Amino acid sequence: MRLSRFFLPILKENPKEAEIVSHRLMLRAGMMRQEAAGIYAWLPLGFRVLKKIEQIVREEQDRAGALELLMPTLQLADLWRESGRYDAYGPEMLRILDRHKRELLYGPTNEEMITEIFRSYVKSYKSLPLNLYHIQWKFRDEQRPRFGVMRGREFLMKDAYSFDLDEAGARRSYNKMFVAYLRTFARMGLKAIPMRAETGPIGGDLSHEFIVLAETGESGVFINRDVLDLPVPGEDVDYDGDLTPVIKQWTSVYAATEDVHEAARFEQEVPEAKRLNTRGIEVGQIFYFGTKYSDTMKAMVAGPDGVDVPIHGGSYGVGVSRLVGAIIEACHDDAGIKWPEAVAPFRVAILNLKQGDAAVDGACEQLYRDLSAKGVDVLYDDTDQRAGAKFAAADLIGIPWQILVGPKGLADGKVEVKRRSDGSRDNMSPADVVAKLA
Ligand SMILES: Nc1ncnc2c1ncn2[C@@H]1O[C@H](COS(=O)(=O)NC(=O)[C@@H](N)CS)[C@@H](O)[C@H]1O
Repeated sequence: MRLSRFFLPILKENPKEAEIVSHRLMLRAGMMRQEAAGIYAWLPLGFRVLKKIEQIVREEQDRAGALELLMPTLQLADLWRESGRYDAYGPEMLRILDRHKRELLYGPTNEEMITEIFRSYVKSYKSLPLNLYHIQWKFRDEQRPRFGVMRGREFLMKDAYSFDLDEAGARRSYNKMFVAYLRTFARMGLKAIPMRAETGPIGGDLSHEFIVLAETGESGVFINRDVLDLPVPGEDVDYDGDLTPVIKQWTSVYAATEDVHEAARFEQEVPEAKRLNTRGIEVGQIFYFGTKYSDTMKAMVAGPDGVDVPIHGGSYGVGVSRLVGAIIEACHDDAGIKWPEAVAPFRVAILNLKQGDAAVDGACEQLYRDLSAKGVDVLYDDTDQRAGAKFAAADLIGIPWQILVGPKGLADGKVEVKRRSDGSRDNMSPADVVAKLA
């Protein structure tokens, strides 16, 4: 992509409404624009990151055996009356009347709808286990939307729903999602810690929140630091095997959100030097809620003995749009964002430090062609800004690799390669750069 032809409205100043660094940097880096309280337009740079995060989530859901579909954002109010959540959900629910005065709502979550889909087709335990998921926009009329995409009103969520014959089966489904979440967040360069949590409006009695440690996080957390060094299962993990050893390993080290924290146990179990009380960002939450929805909505299957029983369910959410902010909170410095390569909007930025100089222009065009030909996502800053402005922009938007092309270096057949994450620099020939980064 040539920057001269891209759409990247970088802001010079820090927007005053931004209270936390991710909100500030997303606005300054031209990644998004607020259209209404808690409602954002995703501009090209931000949208590229959102899609990369979405794709990692999708790949790990698929690896765990979940099946992707897409449910609508609008739902019938009557569906929620069946489960009894229509009134219980409260003012966070955006209720809508259509032209025929039919009562609809903008879905804050989809337990009711997926249960309706399931019960319409599945009648036998032989079709189980089943895990259906989608990646869809949600609306929650948060009383105080804030911190940019961290607490939005319209936000992108991956929500998966599992169906099993009994609790034992549902726990196996739960464990698969637990492992899939460990892998998902690790692939984004995050340490997301699974913590016991309250179940709230979703219901049930078993839930874990996956929390990324960050000073600006809304959740207070108490952990044994050892949990930060536990191994994440590899991509060869056997989802049809016994996952309980992994679950046990990750749940036997103390990690709890403040609303389920047990101070006495914490002091007793965790050596002083390993105790960490900080804050964190909830990037995902998983729930086992048994027959909460299948009872009220009559989602039954015939068991092995032929008798109809309500299925045991669970739901599993990831805050896809929240993750864009969470990753910035975890990966930034004073100059701007430091994208982990797996989610970066572009992998390489080529900075032409003397636009109009034939040798420099030529070398940049050649690098742009060679890297693009090898499938590398390149942003070529071919604008006529001063070099200093180009350095600042590249650092702000956080592209992992910068290739600085200037007349002096070129005279020696060299260009400078800067790694954004640690600031390290290296001089090498353009050919070596292509070999290194392709
Ligand atoms: N207002 C919000 N803005 C941005 N992300 C949010 C918001 N509310 C929730 N999320 C994200 O969505 C994830 C799942 O939301 S949830 O309420 O915990 N779970 C559910 O809704 C379940 N139905 C999961 S299928 C959260 O872990 C969080 O990362």
